Amino acid sequence: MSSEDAEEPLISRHPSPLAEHHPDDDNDDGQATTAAYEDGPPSSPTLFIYLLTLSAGISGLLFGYDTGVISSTLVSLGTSLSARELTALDKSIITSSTSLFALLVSPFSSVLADRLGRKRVILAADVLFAVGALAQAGSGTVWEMVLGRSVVGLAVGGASFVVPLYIAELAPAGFRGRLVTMNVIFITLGQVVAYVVGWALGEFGDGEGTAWRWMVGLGALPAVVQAVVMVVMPETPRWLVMVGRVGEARRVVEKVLGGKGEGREVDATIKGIEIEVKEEAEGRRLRGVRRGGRRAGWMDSADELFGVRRNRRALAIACLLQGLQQLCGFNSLMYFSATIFTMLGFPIPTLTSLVVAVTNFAFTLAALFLIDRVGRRRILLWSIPFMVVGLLLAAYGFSFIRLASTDSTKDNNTSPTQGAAVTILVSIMVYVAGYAVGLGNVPWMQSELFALNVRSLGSGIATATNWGANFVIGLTFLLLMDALTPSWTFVLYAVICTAGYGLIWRLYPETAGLSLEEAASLLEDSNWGVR
Ligand SMILES: O[C@H]1[C@H](O)[C@@H](O)[C@H](O)[C@@H](O)[C@H]1O
Repeated sequence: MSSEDAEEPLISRHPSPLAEHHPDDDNDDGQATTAAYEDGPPSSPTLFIYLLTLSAGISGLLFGYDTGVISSTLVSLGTSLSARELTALDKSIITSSTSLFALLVSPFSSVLADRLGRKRVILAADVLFAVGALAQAGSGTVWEMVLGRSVVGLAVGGASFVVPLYIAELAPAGFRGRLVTMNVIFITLGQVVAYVVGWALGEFGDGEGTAWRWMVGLGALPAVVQAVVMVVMPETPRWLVMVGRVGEARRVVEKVLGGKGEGREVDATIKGIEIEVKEEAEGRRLRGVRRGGRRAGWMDSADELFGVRRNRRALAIACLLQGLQQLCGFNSLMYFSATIFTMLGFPIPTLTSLVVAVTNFAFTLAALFLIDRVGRRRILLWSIPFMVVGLLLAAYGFSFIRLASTDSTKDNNTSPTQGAAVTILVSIMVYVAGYAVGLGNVPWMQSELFALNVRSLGSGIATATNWGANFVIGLTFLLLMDALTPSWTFVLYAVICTAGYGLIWRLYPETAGLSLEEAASLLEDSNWGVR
């Protein structure tokens, strides 16, 4: 869900200071600064912006639906696939194939978005979402299911990169942060919808073992709706300027400004975009000249990312946050909560597991209001302790229960006590709430850490870290539950959260309320700007 410019202001009502900006004002990396866009009071987004966000947000909804639906699907599959019970490894591969393919496609997303435009990539993702959903619905073997999940992974990987880019390139500067958080809200809402559908179809479905086909197949529906809406939506002005279609870019800017855009304001905005696009090209050319006339490629970006101290630090922080967002174990619950609550003996596990998705959604909404006020660093340092407490309490609860194997082919007699099961449920809610207000959101604000000339590569690597860690968690959770016991698995996640807390405390400076330049210069400090 990151993007090279996810925080890059392009449609601003106050772009004029950049009109005076000259490439020579750039720092020695040829890097243009964009703080000038941050000035001025934020104006309210127009209806058009809301509509754009909504239409693009359906991708978030799909992302959430496809990652959330696996929880109920796994407990409904029975012997439908390959005519046998699923092993823990089958379930792990079915689940994690989506993140693996999202990881594989992520390096290509930015290239495709620049070549084809943001809109076409979103449309292509819709086609893949629909094809993947139908392929899953029609699957008869474990490997056919894995194939369908992998196709959906390609869609999730592409959409999660391009949609925030699309939103950011159309959003007024003062609202960018909130609109990027909106995308996470759509994701978590999609997960709630998936859980509700999973529960409803499991409970009231035809009972002939086909409910899961509807669960996964329904993912095709929003994809079709979005494709239809996107056809009439515009490209972003920034991409249009990049490919020389300035006239069209003007018309989009006029629409974004809601008809209020006087010619002068539209002119200034287009001029600002043109200057920025030119500066980027100039920066690339200069870096090429410095390197003996070669055109600067991603290797040069890599040189700058790893060679310049503050860029290296930005990357370290972005990867730390993204890695921690996944390695803290949250998605183990998102993917396997119905499996866990089945083992705990809850009568309707898909209904019980709804608390995970609903708590996540509700506290993500709270984060929307809190993040800019409290600050990124502070919200993380306040929320992670709740996660640790929740995990340790859950581990304690699990220690009273002799749990069955997560492997459906083995003997599955559990002996849960009601008190322990309720303790686990409550502690999971505390953990999920802590996750949603902090780690679930803050890592996606990654692009504000990076200087413009390394933002694309830096955000790409951080996003790949997210998918890589997500894959590891999806693949290993059930196997760890069996190998280590549930208690020790949850203790392991608590240890990871604690270590992450220490690293954030030591390395992640507060960037809320700072301009991009001030945030970047903090990272030059020998204390990483945290003191
Ligand atoms: O920010 C999102 C959100 O927290 C989702 O609930 C989670 O499933 C994703 O992995 C994460 O990236």
